[in-house]
Amino acid sequence: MSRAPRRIPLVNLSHYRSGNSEERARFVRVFGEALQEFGFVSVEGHGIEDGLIRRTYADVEAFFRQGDAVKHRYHVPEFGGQRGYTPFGREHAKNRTVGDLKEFWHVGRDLPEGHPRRPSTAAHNVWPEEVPSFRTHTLALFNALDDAASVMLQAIAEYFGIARNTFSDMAEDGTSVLRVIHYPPLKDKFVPGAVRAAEHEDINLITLLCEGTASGLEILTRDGEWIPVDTLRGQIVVDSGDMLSRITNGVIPATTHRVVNPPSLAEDNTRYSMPFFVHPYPECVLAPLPGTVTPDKPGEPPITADAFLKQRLREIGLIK
Ligand SMILES: O=C(O)CCC(=O)C(=O)O
Ligand SMILES: [Fe+2]
Repeated sequence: MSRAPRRIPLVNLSHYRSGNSEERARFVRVFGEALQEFGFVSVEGHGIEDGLIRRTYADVEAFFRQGDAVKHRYHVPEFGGQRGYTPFGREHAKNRTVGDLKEFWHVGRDLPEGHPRRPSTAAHNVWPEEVPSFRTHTLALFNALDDAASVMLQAIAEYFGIARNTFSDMAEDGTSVLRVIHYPPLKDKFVPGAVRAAEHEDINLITLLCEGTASGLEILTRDGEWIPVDTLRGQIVVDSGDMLSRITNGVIPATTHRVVNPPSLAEDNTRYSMPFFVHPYPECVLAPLPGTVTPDKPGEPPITADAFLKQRLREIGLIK
């Protein structure tokens, strides 16, 4: 029996952005097939400046180095973890009760009051005064990832042969969030039975993962085998989430992934990563694309992105 390759495909986004029609068509095919087969794909030529990623990581590290008393000042429980700081061990994967061995911070999109796509929740960004450049850098990275994501969503729509703006319109002014994660050394922090990020599927349309600062990310292939995914410098790892899977009636899967603990708990092995979760606007209806529906596979009933998100945030312990 043939086994799936142990490496996810690599594509170059500049071939889609500025290539000739042949290069664009090839990108659409390889990118779409990679998502369909693995739910994961590596992307280079994404246009996100390396220096911006470095500057953001420097600020993220400076923030997480602060003591718990400082960090907890930025935890706002009524924002349901959608903005600011979420303490160590708070989030757990769906169907698990033990929290993940991580702490994180969310930067979101703050739309002006009265904007038709503004969510009904009052959550808004908060900023750590201890790291003055955190705001500028994380917002610049948010915007750069948002632009790249929009282009990738256009390529996915082309793969399905539908209007190119179908998915990018859903994400325009959507509730996307940049999550900056700190996985501390496990010497003093280890909780038996817990892992850095327990196996899960992402909730959203697609996720763009800037390279992590250490290994540990793994995906579950269709053959039921866990394979490591390296997020190399200059590459962004893209994966598809449950919302895209729902809209494509399972054609593009939301692949299970996890972040494993380092081999030795004694070493000083910190890890940072920065996933950007691309979400639709709250009232966007998630319904299966007509071309993917068959009598045996009618698809899931339509649901708004907001209702779907709230259901999942409850399941992972971020809202009650
Ligand atoms: O830290 C990573 O590399 C992945 C994190 C992740 O899968 C998530 O936060 O959903
Ligand atoms: Fe994830």
